[in-house]
Amino acid sequence: GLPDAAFWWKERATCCKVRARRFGSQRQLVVVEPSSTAGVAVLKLKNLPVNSFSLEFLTELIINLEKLENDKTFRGIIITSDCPKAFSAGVDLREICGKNPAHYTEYWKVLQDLWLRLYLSNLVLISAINGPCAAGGCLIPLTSDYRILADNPKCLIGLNETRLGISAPFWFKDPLVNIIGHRASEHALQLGLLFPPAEALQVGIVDKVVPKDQVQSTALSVMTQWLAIPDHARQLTKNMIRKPTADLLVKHRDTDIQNFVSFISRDSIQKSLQMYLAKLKQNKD
Ligand SMILES: CCCCCCCCC/C=C/C(=O)SCCNC(=O)CCNC(=O)[C@H](O)C(C)(C)COP(=O)(O)OP(=O)(O)OC[C@H]1O[C@@H](n2cnc3c(N)ncnc32)[C@H](O)[C@@H]1OP(=O)(O)O
Repeated sequence: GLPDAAFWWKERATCCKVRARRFGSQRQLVVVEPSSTAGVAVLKLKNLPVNSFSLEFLTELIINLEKLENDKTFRGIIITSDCPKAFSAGVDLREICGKNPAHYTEYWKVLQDLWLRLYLSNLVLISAINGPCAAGGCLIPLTSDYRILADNPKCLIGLNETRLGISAPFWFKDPLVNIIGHRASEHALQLGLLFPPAEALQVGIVDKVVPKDQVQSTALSVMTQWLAIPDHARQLTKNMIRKPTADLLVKHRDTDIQNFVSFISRDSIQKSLQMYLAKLKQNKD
């Protein structure tokens, strides 16, 4: 049979602690605070300037999520950004450009870990999306139970991978399909659409759009509704709905890593990524 989620978490948590010691960073990339509501933690992403997923940031994020998962005082987490420029710019392109296969392998494994931890979390996860959220950055909202987006034209959200000349992995695609449906996903994924707030709400990639200064308070009031349901019933139900999707990754992790490493190592892919990164650097306002 398949190893269960608890096994993966335990094994990977150990790897993460070893990795965290290796980075030994003084910077705190993830800040966790209790909220005004009992049982609810606020997790702030703080990898300046845009919360791109560096290996170090992913590692810190996983460790913090694991701590919260095991801390009986918490039943829910609101995930938000502490970077003025973005909720998350997704995969840090410097981690997947110009590195070696061993690095790509490690990176992809850690990204899978984050996905599994979020997607199968027993806690209620609410994304308070207070900035742009691109590609891999959507991993957090798409694995959350509820998504609130700030009503600001800069707050674009979507899986724009194809615009970089790459393709979103199946475990980004599956939650999107589960949330917005097959036809809308075909459209969104192939065209690499980044939705502004009104369209994001219409297509269903977010559940609520509110003024930026109300994102946090709305997240707390939605959380209160979710916490009114007994945990055991909600957890059983969440697991029942999500397990088939999660099992696809658990079962095909190694093949997925191999596919990623060989894909990302291609010269043509490396060239497109470098061009995209160069364009980002030029587009400064
Ligand atoms: C088989 C399986 C197949 C699998 C095949 C492979 C699958 C991979 C899946 C995942 C893919 C991804 O997530 S790919 C990543 C996709 N991400 C994006 O497209 C978002 C790109 N970023 C943006 O659009 C913008 O930066 C945005 C977030 C809106 C903020 O705009 P602003 O104008 O406020 O700020 P900027 O000046 O652009 O950004 C600030 C600095 O951060 C840098 N920066 C921004 N995004 C970055 C990023 N993702 N990685 C690195 N660096 C980034 C900029 O270059 C700037 O650097 P300096 O100039 O030095 O200051």
